Amino acid sequence: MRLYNTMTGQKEEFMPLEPGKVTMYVCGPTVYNYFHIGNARVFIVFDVVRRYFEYKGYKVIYVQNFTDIDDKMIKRANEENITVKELGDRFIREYFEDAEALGIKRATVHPRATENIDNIIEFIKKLIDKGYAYVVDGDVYFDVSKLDDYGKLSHKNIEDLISGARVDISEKKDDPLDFALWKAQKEGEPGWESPWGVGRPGWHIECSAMANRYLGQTIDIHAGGPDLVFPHHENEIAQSEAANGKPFARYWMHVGFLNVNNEKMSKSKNNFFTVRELRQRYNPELIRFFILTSHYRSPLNFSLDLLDQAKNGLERLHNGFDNIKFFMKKANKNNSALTAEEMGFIEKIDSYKKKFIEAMDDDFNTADAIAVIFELIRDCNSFIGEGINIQVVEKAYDVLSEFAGVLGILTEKEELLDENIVKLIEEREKARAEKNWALADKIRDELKEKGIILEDTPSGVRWKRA
Ligand SMILES: Nc1ncnc2c1ncn2[C@@H]1O[C@H](COP(=O)(O)OP(=O)(O)OP(=O)(O)O)[C@@H](O)[C@H]1O
Ligand SMILES: [Zn+2]
Repeated sequence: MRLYNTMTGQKEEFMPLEPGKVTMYVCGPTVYNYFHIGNARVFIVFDVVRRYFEYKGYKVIYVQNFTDIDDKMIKRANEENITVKELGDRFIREYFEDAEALGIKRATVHPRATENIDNIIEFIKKLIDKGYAYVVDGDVYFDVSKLDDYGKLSHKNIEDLISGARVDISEKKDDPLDFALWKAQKEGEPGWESPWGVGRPGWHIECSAMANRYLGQTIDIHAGGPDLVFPHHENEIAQSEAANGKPFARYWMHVGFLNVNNEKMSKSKNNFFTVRELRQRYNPELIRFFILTSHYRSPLNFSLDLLDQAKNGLERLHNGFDNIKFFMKKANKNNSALTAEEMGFIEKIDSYKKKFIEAMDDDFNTADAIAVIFELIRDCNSFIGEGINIQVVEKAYDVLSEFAGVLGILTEKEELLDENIVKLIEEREKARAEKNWALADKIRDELKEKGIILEDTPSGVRWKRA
């Protein structure tokens, strides 16, 4: 398997620290609002990365944090007249509701910053003890000048960074590049006891401390959105490598921006669609499918029109898959030998499986993987029909189910067609064979009422859901 590593700027062969096991840390949402579809891109893409590793037989330990204390949290809680904790509790609940609808599996651990304060304080102490951090009036800052490889992830050089850095006048740091590990409490802010007085953690330190706690000093994959490369991930590397003296993450993965009119979708620009509001008009599976139809590192333009345009494709996949399920019931089960064509078709299915795996092995190319599913469905639609050997249909069904499981799509209709409906379809076909058109039509109408639409094709009857 090869994946693109932001650190080296190249696709590299994936080699986990421990054979058979993958440790992953993904920077999760700041829980002051519903998440938007730009944020969703991160959660969906790395959910697929995780599913694919699992499909390949790896044991994956997946950590996605909740940032539940920062300026935005405090501001919103004050506006709503609730505590920061209440705000966090609420939007963590909302996160899980939307994530579940999008088919995003729960992480192995979803740690909250505020539930790791002791662990964060320990981490900061270690940095101070080792001379990488200093205290000023209850704030603690990381001393970037102590590192000679700062900027290595974002490929920035220190001089450029210094000239570009802006310093907030409330900060008392020695150097513009230094960043806060601990912030002394201000009026109207929540705070926790620490050796430096009451305060709260900075943003970057929470991820270093939680990755360390749940995954160890060196992790396999660290991931997030593109805006996190600098400064967030750069600072995480500084903290973790200074504290532990070991490489922090072996691979850094970043999704491309999800844009609206070529501009980053962002809460601050007010050009965002939350998943919650999109769910009122669209099936969440369509959102997931839309995101996965492009390569995760490419910029992806979003509009409602584009989402609408993706509908047809997803529907085609559903109908194709449903037909295969239908023919599982109708296939030839008398254990007869496969015909030469049937054997050929089984080989073809295997070749599609190979192509799917090749696409996913090549830096998780879900766009190509989905194209393979379209080809497979198209071929199945024309090959699989009445009287085909059950082994062929089962093979198609199994391979498609594997693909669907990796991408987390086509899963909501997993149940096979209701027995009653299958019976009705069979009765109608019998009626047609006996030229009893009145009965055949009556059954067709009855099925329509149940939401099943029949279509008579040369290779037999097909059905789809209305
Ligand atoms: N438009 C976008 N495209 C891709 N990823 C994004 C986009 N916006 C945010 N992300 C990512 O979503 C994840 C969740 O981050 P978080 O909740 O902190 O959002 P955020 O960066 O505050 O969003 P916003 O910029 O809208 O305020 C992060 O990994 C972040 O990089
Ligand atoms: Zn982080």
